[in-house]
Amino acid sequence: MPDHQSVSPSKVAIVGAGSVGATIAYACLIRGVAKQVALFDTNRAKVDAEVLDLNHGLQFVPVATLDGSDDVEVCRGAHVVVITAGAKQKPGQSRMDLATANVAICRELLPRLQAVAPDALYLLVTNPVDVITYVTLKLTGLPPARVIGSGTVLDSSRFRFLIARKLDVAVQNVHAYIAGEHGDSEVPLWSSANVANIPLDAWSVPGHGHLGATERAEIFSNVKNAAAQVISGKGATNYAIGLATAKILEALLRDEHRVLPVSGLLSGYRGIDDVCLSVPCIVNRSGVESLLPIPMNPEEEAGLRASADTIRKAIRSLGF
Ligand SMILES: O=P(O)(O)OC[C@H]1O[C@](O)(COP(=O)(O)O)[C@@H](O)[C@@H]1O
Repeated sequence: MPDHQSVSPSKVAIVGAGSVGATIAYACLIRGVAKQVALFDTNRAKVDAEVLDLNHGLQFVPVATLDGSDDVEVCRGAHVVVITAGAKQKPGQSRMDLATANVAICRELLPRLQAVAPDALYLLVTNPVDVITYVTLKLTGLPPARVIGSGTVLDSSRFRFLIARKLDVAVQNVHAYIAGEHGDSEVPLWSSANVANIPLDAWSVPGHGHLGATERAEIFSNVKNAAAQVISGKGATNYAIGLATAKILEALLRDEHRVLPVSGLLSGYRGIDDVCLSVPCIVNRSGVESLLPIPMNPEEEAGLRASADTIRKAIRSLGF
Protein backbone atom coordinates (compact mmCIF):
# COMPACT_ATOMS: atom_id res chain seq x y z
CA MET A 1 0.00 0.00 0.00
CA PRO A 2 1.34 3.51 -0.75
CA ASP A 3 2.52 5.69 2.13
CA HIS A 4 -0.43 7.65 3.53
CA GLN A 5 1.45 9.34 6.37
CA SER A 6 1.84 12.77 4.79
CA VAL A 7 -0.92 15.27 5.45
CA SER A 8 -2.19 16.94 2.30
CA PRO A 9 -4.33 20.05 2.38
CA SER A 10 -6.47 18.57 -0.36
CA LYS A 11 -7.01 14.96 0.57
CA VAL A 12 -10.56 13.64 0.56
CA ALA A 13 -11.25 10.26 2.15
CA ILE A 14 -14.53 8.65 1.13
CA VAL A 15 -15.91 5.98 3.42
CA GLY A 16 -18.05 3.48 1.52
CA ALA A 17 -17.37 2.36 -2.06
CA GLY A 18 -21.00 1.75 -2.94
CA SER A 19 -22.68 3.61 -5.77
CA VAL A 20 -22.78 6.90 -3.82
CA GLY A 21 -19.17 6.74 -2.56
CA ALA A 22 -17.79 5.70 -5.94
CA THR A 23 -19.75 8.42 -7.74
CA ILE A 24 -18.52 11.06 -5.27
CA ALA A 25 -14.96 9.89 -6.03
CA TYR A 26 -15.68 10.16 -9.77
CA ALA A 27 -17.18 13.65 -9.40
CA CYS A 28 -14.21 14.77 -7.28
CA LEU A 29 -11.77 13.52 -9.91
CA ILE A 30 -13.47 15.02 -12.94
CA ARG A 31 -13.94 18.37 -11.15
CA GLY A 32 -10.38 18.41 -9.77
CA VAL A 33 -11.66 18.87 -6.23
CA ALA A 34 -8.69 17.28 -4.44
CA LYS A 35 -5.13 16.21 -5.19
CA GLN A 36 -5.62 12.95 -3.31
CA VAL A 37 -8.78 10.87 -3.15
CA ALA A 38 -8.98 7.78 -0.94
CA LEU A 39 -11.76 5.21 -0.94
CA PHE A 40 -12.27 3.01 2.13
CA ASP A 41 -14.64 0.04 2.28
CA THR A 42 -14.72 -3.22 4.20
CA ASN A 43 -15.44 -5.05 0.93
CA ARG A 44 -11.92 -5.39 -0.48
CA ALA A 45 -12.95 -6.75 -3.87
CA LYS A 46 -15.44 -3.92 -4.40
CA VAL A 47 -13.10 -1.12 -3.34
CA ASP A 48 -10.23 -2.54 -5.43
CA ALA A 49 -12.46 -2.78 -8.51
CA GLU A 50 -13.83 0.77 -8.15
CA VAL A 51 -10.33 2.18 -7.63
CA LEU A 52 -8.94 0.29 -10.60
CA ASP A 53 -11.74 1.51 -12.87
CA LEU A 54 -11.31 5.12 -11.68
CA ASN A 55 -7.51 4.94 -11.96
CA HIS A 56 -7.85 3.84 -15.58
CA GLY A 57 -9.42 7.27 -16.28
CA LEU A 58 -6.83 9.41 -14.46
CA GLN A 59 -5.25 10.48 -17.75
CA PHE A 60 -8.41 12.39 -18.63
CA VAL A 61 -8.90 14.43 -15.44
CA PRO A 62 -6.94 17.12 -13.54
CA VAL A 63 -3.81 15.69 -11.85
CA ALA A 64 -4.75 13.61 -8.82
CA THR A 65 -4.05 10.29 -7.16
CA LEU A 66 -6.57 7.73 -6.03
CA ASP A 67 -6.02 4.97 -3.46
CA GLY A 68 -8.39 2.44 -2.00
CA SER A 69 -8.29 -0.10 0.78
CA ASP A 70 -10.21 -2.08 3.36
CA ASP A 71 -7.69 -0.66 5.86
CA VAL A 72 -8.73 2.61 7.50
CA GLU A 73 -5.09 3.77 7.18
CA VAL A 74 -5.96 4.82 3.64
CA CYS A 75 -7.85 7.75 5.20
CA ARG A 76 -4.83 9.00 7.17
CA GLY A 77 -4.30 12.72 7.04
CA ALA A 78 -7.50 13.48 5.14
CA HIS A 79 -8.63 17.09 5.19
CA VAL A 80 -12.24 16.01 4.70
CA VAL A 81 -13.72 12.61 5.52
CA VAL A 82 -16.94 11.92 3.60
CA ILE A 83 -19.09 9.19 5.12
CA THR A 84 -21.46 7.37 2.77
CA ALA A 85 -21.31 3.92 4.42
CA GLY A 86 -24.52 2.39 5.64
CA ALA A 87 -27.69 0.56 4.81
CA LYS A 88 -29.45 2.14 1.85
CA GLN A 89 -33.12 2.80 1.24
CA LYS A 90 -35.08 -0.03 -0.30
CA PRO A 91 -38.29 0.66 -2.24
CA GLY A 92 -41.00 1.64 0.27
CA GLN A 93 -38.53 2.55 3.07
CA SER A 94 -38.14 6.09 4.37
CA ARG A 95 -34.70 7.51 5.19
CA MET A 96 -35.62 7.43 8.89
CA ASP A 97 -36.07 3.63 8.65
CA LEU A 98 -32.30 3.36 8.28
CA ALA A 99 -31.44 5.19 11.51
CA THR A 100 -30.69 2.33 13.93
CA ALA A 101 -28.46 0.39 11.52
CA ASN A 102 -26.56 3.44 10.35
CA VAL A 103 -26.00 4.86 13.84
CA ALA A 104 -24.44 1.50 14.79
CA ILE A 105 -22.09 1.80 11.79
CA CYS A 106 -21.10 5.33 12.91
CA ARG A 107 -20.34 4.11 16.43
CA GLU A 108 -17.96 1.53 15.02
CA LEU A 109 -16.34 3.73 12.36
CA LEU A 110 -15.92 7.17 13.88
CA PRO A 111 -13.26 6.38 16.53
CA ARG A 112 -11.15 4.60 13.90
CA LEU A 113 -11.51 7.50 11.47
CA GLN A 114 -10.71 10.09 14.13
CA ALA A 115 -7.55 8.17 15.02
CA VAL A 116 -6.19 8.54 11.47
CA ALA A 117 -7.81 11.87 10.50
CA PRO A 118 -8.02 13.87 13.74
CA ASP A 119 -7.94 17.27 12.02
CA ALA A 120 -10.49 16.50 9.34
CA LEU A 121 -13.84 18.05 8.63
CA TYR A 122 -16.51 15.33 8.64
CA LEU A 123 -19.05 15.45 5.80
CA LEU A 124 -21.96 13.08 6.34
CA VAL A 125 -23.97 11.72 3.43
CA THR A 126 -25.34 8.53 5.05
CA ASN A 127 -29.09 8.70 5.74
CA PRO A 128 -31.02 9.81 7.67
CA VAL A 129 -28.41 12.50 7.20
CA ASP A 130 -29.66 15.01 9.80
CA VAL A 131 -29.77 12.33 12.50
CA ILE A 132 -26.38 10.95 11.47
CA THR A 133 -24.87 14.47 11.51
CA TYR A 134 -26.12 15.04 15.07
CA VAL A 135 -24.96 11.61 16.24
CA THR A 136 -21.52 12.22 14.68
CA LEU A 137 -21.27 15.52 16.56
CA LYS A 138 -22.02 13.77 19.84
CA LEU A 139 -19.81 10.73 19.22
CA THR A 140 -16.77 12.70 18.04
CA GLY A 141 -17.04 15.70 20.36
CA LEU A 142 -15.94 17.88 17.42
CA PRO A 143 -16.93 21.56 17.23
CA PRO A 144 -20.26 21.95 15.35
CA ALA A 145 -18.61 23.82 12.46
CA ARG A 146 -16.55 20.73 11.58
CA VAL A 147 -19.46 18.30 11.27
CA ILE A 148 -21.50 18.92 8.14
CA GLY A 149 -24.39 17.00 6.63
CA SER A 150 -25.04 17.04 2.88
CA GLY A 151 -28.55 18.05 3.99
CA THR A 152 -30.88 19.56 1.43
CA VAL A 153 -28.24 20.60 -1.14
CA LEU A 154 -29.58 17.78 -3.32
CA ASP A 155 -33.27 18.50 -2.57
CA SER A 156 -32.71 22.19 -3.40
CA SER A 157 -31.15 21.23 -6.72
CA ARG A 158 -34.09 18.93 -7.51
CA PHE A 159 -36.40 21.84 -6.57
CA ARG A 160 -34.50 24.27 -8.83
CA PHE A 161 -34.48 21.77 -11.71
CA LEU A 162 -38.27 21.37 -11.58
CA ILE A 163 -38.90 25.12 -11.28
CA ALA A 164 -36.47 25.81 -14.13
CA ARG A 165 -38.20 23.27 -16.36
CA LYS A 166 -41.65 24.73 -15.59
CA LEU A 167 -40.50 28.32 -16.27
CA ASP A 168 -38.20 27.40 -19.17
CA VAL A 169 -35.17 29.21 -17.74
CA ALA A 170 -31.67 27.90 -16.92
CA VAL A 171 -31.52 26.06 -13.62
CA GLN A 172 -28.52 28.21 -12.59
CA ASN A 173 -30.80 31.28 -12.57
CA VAL A 174 -33.33 29.76 -10.18
CA HIS A 175 -32.59 30.69 -6.57
CA ALA A 176 -34.66 28.59 -4.24
CA TYR A 177 -34.07 26.45 -1.16
CA ILE A 178 -35.52 23.43 0.53
CA ALA A 179 -34.92 23.74 4.30
CA GLY A 180 -35.31 21.37 7.26
CA GLU A 181 -34.95 17.59 7.11
CA HIS A 182 -33.45 15.83 4.11
CA GLY A 183 -36.59 13.72 4.12
CA ASP A 184 -40.34 13.70 4.48
CA SER A 185 -40.71 16.80 6.71
CA GLU A 186 -38.62 19.08 4.48
CA VAL A 187 -39.87 22.60 3.74
CA PRO A 188 -39.93 24.43 0.37
CA LEU A 189 -39.06 28.10 0.87
CA TRP A 190 -41.32 29.49 -1.85
CA SER A 191 -41.50 32.99 -0.35
CA SER A 192 -37.81 33.71 -1.04
CA ALA A 193 -37.60 31.78 -4.33
CA ASN A 194 -36.78 33.99 -7.29
CA VAL A 195 -35.46 34.26 -10.84
CA ALA A 196 -33.55 37.47 -11.63
CA ASN A 197 -34.78 38.85 -8.32
CA ILE A 198 -38.40 38.40 -9.49
CA PRO A 199 -40.15 36.59 -6.62
CA LEU A 200 -41.83 33.46 -7.99
CA ASP A 201 -45.09 34.80 -6.52
CA ALA A 202 -44.88 37.63 -9.07
CA TRP A 203 -43.56 35.56 -12.01
CA SER A 204 -45.61 36.35 -15.11
CA VAL A 205 -43.60 36.09 -18.32
CA PRO A 206 -45.48 35.19 -21.51
CA GLY A 207 -44.48 31.72 -22.72
CA HIS A 208 -42.59 30.97 -19.49
CA GLY A 209 -45.01 29.06 -17.35
CA HIS A 210 -47.04 29.74 -14.27
CA LEU A 211 -46.57 28.65 -10.67
CA GLY A 212 -50.00 28.57 -9.04
CA ALA A 213 -50.91 26.47 -6.01
CA THR A 214 -51.41 23.31 -8.10
CA GLU A 215 -48.08 23.61 -9.90
CA ARG A 216 -46.27 24.29 -6.61
CA ALA A 217 -47.85 21.30 -4.91
CA GLU A 218 -46.87 19.13 -7.86
CA ILE A 219 -43.27 20.40 -7.86
CA PHE A 220 -42.83 19.91 -4.12
CA SER A 221 -44.34 16.44 -4.24
CA ASN A 222 -41.89 15.55 -7.02
CA VAL A 223 -38.98 16.88 -4.95
CA LYS A 224 -40.02 14.77 -1.95
CA ASN A 225 -40.58 11.65 -4.03
CA ALA A 226 -37.57 12.11 -6.29
CA ALA A 227 -35.36 9.56 -4.50
CA ALA A 228 -38.14 6.94 -4.45
CA GLN A 229 -38.73 7.50 -8.16
CA VAL A 230 -35.04 6.93 -8.97
CA ILE A 231 -34.72 3.99 -6.56
CA SER A 232 -37.73 2.23 -8.09
CA GLY A 233 -36.11 2.42 -11.51
CA LYS A 234 -32.44 1.67 -10.79
CA GLY A 235 -32.11 0.69 -7.12
CA ALA A 236 -30.17 3.73 -5.88
CA THR A 237 -29.54 7.42 -6.47
CA ASN A 238 -25.94 8.32 -7.20
CA TYR A 239 -25.20 10.96 -9.87
CA ALA A 240 -26.93 14.02 -8.37
CA ILE A 241 -25.75 13.26 -4.82
CA GLY A 242 -22.24 12.72 -6.23
CA LEU A 243 -22.26 16.15 -7.87
CA ALA A 244 -23.88 17.84 -4.85
CA THR A 245 -21.25 16.36 -2.53
CA ALA A 246 -18.42 17.44 -4.85
CA LYS A 247 -19.85 20.98 -4.73
CA ILE A 248 -19.81 20.96 -0.93
CA LEU A 249 -16.23 19.62 -0.98
CA GLU A 250 -15.16 22.43 -3.30
CA ALA A 251 -16.65 25.00 -0.93
CA LEU A 252 -14.75 23.41 1.98
CA LEU A 253 -11.38 22.75 0.34
CA ARG A 254 -11.23 25.96 -1.72
CA ASP A 255 -12.48 28.13 1.15
CA GLU A 256 -15.18 29.47 -1.13
CA HIS A 257 -17.55 30.99 1.47
CA ARG A 258 -20.30 29.54 -0.72
CA VAL A 259 -23.92 29.57 0.42
CA LEU A 260 -25.25 26.01 0.53
CA PRO A 261 -28.16 24.44 2.44
CA VAL A 262 -26.03 21.92 4.36
CA SER A 263 -27.12 20.28 7.60
CA GLY A 264 -25.57 21.70 10.75
CA LEU A 265 -26.32 22.21 14.43
CA LEU A 266 -28.95 24.84 15.19
CA SER A 267 -28.51 26.80 18.42
CA GLY A 268 -31.08 29.54 18.86
CA TYR A 269 -31.89 29.71 15.14
CA ARG A 270 -35.44 31.14 15.06
CA GLY A 271 -35.77 29.69 18.55
CA ILE A 272 -34.75 26.18 17.41
CA ASP A 273 -32.03 24.42 19.43
CA ASP A 274 -30.07 21.20 19.66
CA VAL A 275 -30.92 19.60 16.34
CA CYS A 276 -29.19 19.29 12.98
CA LEU A 277 -31.07 20.32 9.84
CA SER A 278 -30.54 22.43 6.74
CA VAL A 279 -30.84 26.16 6.24
CA PRO A 280 -28.65 28.16 3.84
CA CYS A 281 -25.17 28.38 5.42
CA ILE A 282 -21.84 29.96 4.51
CA VAL A 283 -19.42 27.08 3.87
CA ASN A 284 -15.65 27.63 3.91
CA ARG A 285 -12.45 25.86 4.98
CA SER A 286 -13.59 25.93 8.62
CA GLY A 287 -16.75 24.06 7.70
CA VAL A 288 -20.17 25.58 8.44
CA GLU A 289 -19.41 29.19 9.27
CA SER A 290 -22.78 30.97 9.55
CA LEU A 291 -26.40 29.92 9.34
CA LEU A 292 -28.14 32.61 7.32
CA PRO A 293 -31.38 34.22 8.48
CA ILE A 294 -33.21 33.58 5.20
CA PRO A 295 -36.65 35.24 5.22
CA MET A 296 -39.55 32.85 5.91
CA ASN A 297 -43.29 33.41 6.00
CA PRO A 298 -45.20 32.07 9.05
CA GLU A 299 -46.12 28.83 7.25
CA GLU A 300 -42.50 28.14 6.31
CA GLU A 301 -41.29 28.92 9.82
CA ALA A 302 -43.91 26.58 11.29
CA GLY A 303 -42.81 23.92 8.80
CA LEU A 304 -39.18 24.33 9.90
CA ARG A 305 -40.17 23.92 13.56
CA ALA A 306 -42.20 20.79 12.77
CA SER A 307 -39.25 19.40 10.79
CA ALA A 308 -36.92 20.10 13.74
CA ASP A 309 -39.33 18.27 16.06
CA THR A 310 -39.43 15.24 13.73
CA ILE A 311 -35.63 14.98 13.62
CA ARG A 312 -35.25 15.60 17.36
CA LYS A 313 -37.77 12.83 18.11
CA ALA A 314 -35.75 10.40 16.00
CA ILE A 315 -32.51 11.46 17.71
CA ARG A 316 -34.02 10.98 21.18
CA SER A 317 -35.48 7.58 20.25
CA LEU A 318 -31.92 6.48 19.43
CA GLY A 319 -30.75 7.49 22.91
CA PHE A 320 -28.95 10.72 22.02
O1 LIG B 1 -29.35 34.17 -11.66
P1 LIG B 1 -28.07 34.94 -11.49
O2 LIG B 1 -28.22 36.11 -10.57
O3 LIG B 1 -27.38 35.21 -12.77
O4 LIG B 1 -27.08 33.96 -10.66
C1 LIG B 1 -26.55 32.81 -11.25
C2 LIG B 1 -25.61 32.16 -10.30
O5 LIG B 1 -26.32 31.75 -9.15
C3 LIG B 1 -26.04 30.37 -8.87
O6 LIG B 1 -27.04 29.54 -9.46
C4 LIG B 1 -25.99 30.18 -7.37
O7 LIG B 1 -27.27 30.52 -6.89
P2 LIG B 1 -27.63 30.47 -5.32
O8 LIG B 1 -26.80 31.48 -4.61
O9 LIG B 1 -29.11 30.78 -5.27
O10 LIG B 1 -27.33 29.07 -4.89
C5 LIG B 1 -24.74 30.10 -9.59
O11 LIG B 1 -24.55 28.74 -9.89
C6 LIG B 1 -24.94 30.93 -10.84
O12 LIG B 1 -23.73 31.23 -11.45
